[in-house]
Amino acid sequence: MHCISRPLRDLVICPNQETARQSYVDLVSSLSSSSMSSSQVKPGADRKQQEYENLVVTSEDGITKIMLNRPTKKNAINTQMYQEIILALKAASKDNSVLTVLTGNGDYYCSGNDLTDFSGITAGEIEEKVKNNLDMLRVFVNSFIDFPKPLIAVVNGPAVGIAVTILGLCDAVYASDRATFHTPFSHLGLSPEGCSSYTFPKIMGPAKAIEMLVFGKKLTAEEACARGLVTEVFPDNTFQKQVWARLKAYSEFPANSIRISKQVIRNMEKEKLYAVNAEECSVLQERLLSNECINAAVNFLSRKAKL
Ligand SMILES: CCCCC/C=C/CC(=O)SCCNC(=O)CCNC(=O)[C@H](O)C(C)(C)COP(=O)(O)OP(=O)(O)OC[C@H]1O[C@@H](n2cnc3c(N)ncnc32)[C@H](O)[C@@H]1OP(=O)(O)O
Repeated sequence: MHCISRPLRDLVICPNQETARQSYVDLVSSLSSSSMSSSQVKPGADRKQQEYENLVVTSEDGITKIMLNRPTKKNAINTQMYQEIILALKAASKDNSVLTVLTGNGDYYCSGNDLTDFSGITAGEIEEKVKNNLDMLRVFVNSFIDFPKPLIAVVNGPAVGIAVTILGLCDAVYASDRATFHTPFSHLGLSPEGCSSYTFPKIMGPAKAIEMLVFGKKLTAEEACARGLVTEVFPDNTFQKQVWARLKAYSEFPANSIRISKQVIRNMEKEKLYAVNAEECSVLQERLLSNECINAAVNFLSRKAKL
């Protein structure tokens, strides 16, 4: 037999209008209290977070903030930081927060992949190291594709390489007017990653995407906003205040509705994005072993070149 809850049953069969109204109120409040326990947070109730070596992760007022924390290296992402971001996203996907924010500590948002990652290994070890790193990169990018609630980038300063491409998988990008957006892949003998070979042409059209991803044009925050990569630009001196006030207001929206709406918009593309990610990683694996890329890394390490 089909079973309906008592308030709903009363609502359906009750002849008395007053009782029906009361039953409706009971039903709504029983639903809202169960959704509160699974996906909303009481302000200030969820500050404790796991310790990471390269990240500072905090949760407050329904927002989990994942802050890249290698400011003396311009927040370059090394192997350990990739793994920590994967873990932090996994934890944030299950916590009580409504929104998750990625940002950087210091004057940079992030200078991209750590170019010293391949130093100190022998020629015999390089192929295996590259393969392992690319397996990790695929998991890293998939954790953005799979992230179930709104993921917002608060771009506090310049962003380079993978820190830029991954923005195409974020749900909103707020940038300081001091931020710049640079994907110097050809300069480094590399190729696009983070699903940017698919998301960037969709966001800005193929010609503008190629200007960034192939010819390495560095964009100002205003230019990135005009191309649709950035949602909104704020003056640097009021950036933090304005953005966090905005996010706090958004975090008060009904959590389930926000999460479900994000999923309705994003889920349709998931299979395509997994395939794009796998293809980009396979191409990048070859690129990382190329002389063009090895020479660029050697030049950076020997201080002969920076961007
Ligand atoms: C996981 C598998 C592989 C995935 C491969 C994907 C790659 C995609 C990418 O991300 S490509 C982009 C790579 N990034 C760069 O090319 C940036 C390199 N850095 C620079 O050009 C400059 O450092 C700068 C323009 C970002 C900043 O210049 P500035 O003069 O302001 O500061 P410094 O150069 O003195 O930097 C301070 C210290 O930070 C170190 N550092 C900066 N970026 C990186 C980096 N990407 N990797 C490693 N280290 C970086 C820099 O070396 C300085 O360190 P030091 O004080 O010890 O000398």
